[in-house]
Amino acid sequence: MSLFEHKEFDQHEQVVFCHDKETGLKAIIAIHDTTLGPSLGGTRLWNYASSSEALTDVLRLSRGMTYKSALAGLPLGGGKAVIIGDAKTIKTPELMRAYGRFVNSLSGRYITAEDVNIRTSDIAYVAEETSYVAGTAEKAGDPSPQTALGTYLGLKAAAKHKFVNDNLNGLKIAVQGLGAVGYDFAEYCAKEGAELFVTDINEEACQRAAKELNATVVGLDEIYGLDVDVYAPCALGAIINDETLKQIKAKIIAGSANNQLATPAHDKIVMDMGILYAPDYVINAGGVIHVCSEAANMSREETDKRVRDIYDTLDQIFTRSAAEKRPTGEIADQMAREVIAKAKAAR
Ligand SMILES: NC(=O)c1ccc[n+]([C@@H]2O[C@H](COP(=O)([O-])OP(=O)(O)OC[C@H]3O[C@@H](n4cnc5c(N)ncnc54)[C@H](O)[C@@H]3O)[C@@H](O)[C@H]2O)c1
Repeated sequence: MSLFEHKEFDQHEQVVFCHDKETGLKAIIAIHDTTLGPSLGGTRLWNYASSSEALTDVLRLSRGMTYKSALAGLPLGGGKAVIIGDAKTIKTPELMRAYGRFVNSLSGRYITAEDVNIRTSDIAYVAEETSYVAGTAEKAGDPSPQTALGTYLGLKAAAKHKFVNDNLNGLKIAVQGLGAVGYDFAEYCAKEGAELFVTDINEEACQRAAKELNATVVGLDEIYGLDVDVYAPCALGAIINDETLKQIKAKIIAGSANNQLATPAHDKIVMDMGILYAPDYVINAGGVIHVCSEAANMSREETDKRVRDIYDTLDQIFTRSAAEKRPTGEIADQMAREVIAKAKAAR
């Protein structure tokens, strides 16, 4: 397994392979870039088929965190960690504490938080061994409300570019996923007069949206092909793919889900179809901004401002994408690299 030649290596500053014999912990911590501040990113627990698969994932995700924090204007770099194993069997307090000791050994170059299969209760064991944790239940708490607000504001920026203005009144919006983020996002849109079409595997959430938000509930696979203005993916990743794009009629794709593009090539395919795509890591940055408020001691006012800035950042991305005729995701990545380069030059 090569590292420096790895296709996702992309100038990572540090990659740490962690092994603890007693607990069976196998983890990789990847620190992509600390130009803007200490690296921050969640820890994912996943049953990877091989350690190379885990390495590919952690490298890709940590670079993503560098770009996300840079465009969110945060004093943070990008990092991520993966623990390899089956969440049902390997997760013990001892394993999480052993992992916490590895995080601590990096002396703050990497700050961890929750991610897939790692809950605040698991992070509490990590926090027994290190102070380099964020997003704990006692401090910042649930980031979802800020993610929902940022996603709503991001959609308004997209509406400004694609339609007459940024008012959502009268727009038809298909919301996929009514969880912690999706429901609040749908509520913001409904309050502004949008007509909602919703789906979720959780029937109760659908019924609640029908009752409280006057939403029309549709089937799980029906959500893509609706004759709507906006498709808002707030559940699954890789949802912008060849199959869904055959069905999507919406002119805007703007939602909170992570890793929406099935492949990087779908960025351009979407643009060529005349659909305006709000890059996922820009529109859903409310969560990391919220977590940063804890890690970087940001005031409430500053945190709120950064979430509201998501509108302006997307506005710039859409303007530049139209002027340069380049996909929005590509523009976002470039803008993030420019933020870092500027900070490096100012050192
Ligand atoms: N919570 C945050 O602050 C945050 C921040 C950034 C990104 N995100 C991303 O936003 C998305 C939603 O996050 P969340 O915190 O609301 O998660 P959540 O688990 O609370 O909600 C996800 C919802 O999607 C539903 N769902 C699952 N499979 C579905 C399917 N096939 N079709 C329709 N609905 C389905 C679930 O039933 C659930 O209601 C995720 O992709 C997450 O990674 C969340």
